[in-house]
Amino acid sequence: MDWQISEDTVPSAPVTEADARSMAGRPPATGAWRDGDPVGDRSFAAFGLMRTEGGALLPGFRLAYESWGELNAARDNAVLILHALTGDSHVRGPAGPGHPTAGWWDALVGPGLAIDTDRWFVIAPNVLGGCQGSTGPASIHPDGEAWGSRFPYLTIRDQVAAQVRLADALGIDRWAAVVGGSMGGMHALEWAVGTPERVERLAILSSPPINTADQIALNSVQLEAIEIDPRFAGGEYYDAAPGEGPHRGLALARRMALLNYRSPTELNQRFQRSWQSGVSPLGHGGRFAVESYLDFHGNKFTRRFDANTYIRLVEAMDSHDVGRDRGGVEEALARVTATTLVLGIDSDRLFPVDGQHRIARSVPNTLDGAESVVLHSDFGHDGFLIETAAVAHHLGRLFTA
Ligand SMILES: CC(=O)SCCNC(=O)CCNC(=O)[C@H](O)C(C)(C)COP(=O)(O)OP(=O)(O)OC[C@H]1O[C@@H](n2cnc3c(N)ncnc32)[C@H](O)[C@@H]1OP(=O)(O)O
Ligand SMILES: N[C@@H](CCO)C(=O)O
Repeated sequence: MDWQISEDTVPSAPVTEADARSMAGRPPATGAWRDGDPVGDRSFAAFGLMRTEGGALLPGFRLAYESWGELNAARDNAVLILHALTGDSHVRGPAGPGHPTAGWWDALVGPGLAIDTDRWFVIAPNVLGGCQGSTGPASIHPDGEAWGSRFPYLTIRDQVAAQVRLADALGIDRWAAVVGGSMGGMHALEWAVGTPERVERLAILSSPPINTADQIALNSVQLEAIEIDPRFAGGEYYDAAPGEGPHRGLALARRMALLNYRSPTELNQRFQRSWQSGVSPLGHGGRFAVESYLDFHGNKFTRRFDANTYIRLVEAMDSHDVGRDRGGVEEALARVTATTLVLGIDSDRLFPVDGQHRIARSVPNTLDGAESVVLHSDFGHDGFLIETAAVAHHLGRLFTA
């Protein structure tokens, strides 16, 4: 086997008083999980050389992952859950040391839940290029400095290739199910198209078969927001003092992104034209409440994410075209043999349901024929994270199929 969970991949020192984060009481230059931070519920698997689709060489990499339940003797109850752009391996469990956020699918994965960990052995890796334990731009290059902007361009297929090595290392030849939302759905689709024999069931939630020109355009302005922040410094900001990383650019990118994660209906109903803290924004120095909300989420994001990582992951999403070098989207989707759930949200303005219908039309064995399930929700794209009862219902159908 070409991997080991070795001492040099398991951080040994707990976070201390001297940690920059607590010392300054301000966010450090990057919101990445770093060696020396509490490990939390993560495990790590380390791998040797990887050549990317673009021809770059990674001398080695590691994937952080979490797991729940037990792999059975037949090794046929393993379920792979793949996170969205800014998610991580922490599908379930509280926020706490090592985990900046609570489990993003706490309501769906666990004993007796839709993905029942009394029955299934669930694995959730942080993506290659990520910043929550897997190797990415904030990781240390063999020369002892952060990779920074030197970290190679990755495609969705590169990231799946890394996950395939994890599956091989864990001795999982075939997943009982591969489940992904948003960017995770891109990975899940690549698994099912690239290695159909390894995927028995497939769930694609709020995810498209290709990233369209519209989606690339929306992404491009976010990347520009980061890159024009003077503190981005061409991606070499890891030595900056706490609080002096490219937080402003990253927060602005997050604010832009959030607009596509939510719907006009939700924002209009929730915030209306109300003023934050009762101070008028009509020439009196106040802000509309919705501006404060976006500001809050932008700033919060910088405490758990890394700017270079954001760029590499968005680029990977832009690479997504399941039909590339495979005769086109429809021909590629026809390769899928898994029993498949395709689900979208009617108010999703990031990945509109057209994309999910296109998947459903060409995947041979879907639960609902040539149409995607379309959930009604005012929460837009984030509905796949928020509408847990409805998503649980449909995942339940897949897991009993
Ligand atoms: C697979 C993955 O995607 S994992 C990543 C999960 N996604 C994210 O983290 C994206 C960012 N988060 C979100 O979009 C949401 O928190 C979701 C989707 C996870 C859940 O949505 P909701 O529960 O509706 O959270 P919502 O968007 O309302 O945000 C609530 C926060 O906004 C704050 N807030 C609400 N109104 C305002 C306002 N006017 N001014 C400032 N802050 C505000 C609340 O105080 C609350 O703060 P908290 O996070 O410290 O509790
Ligand atoms: N809220 C999700 C949206 C992207 O799917 C995230 O931040 O990852």
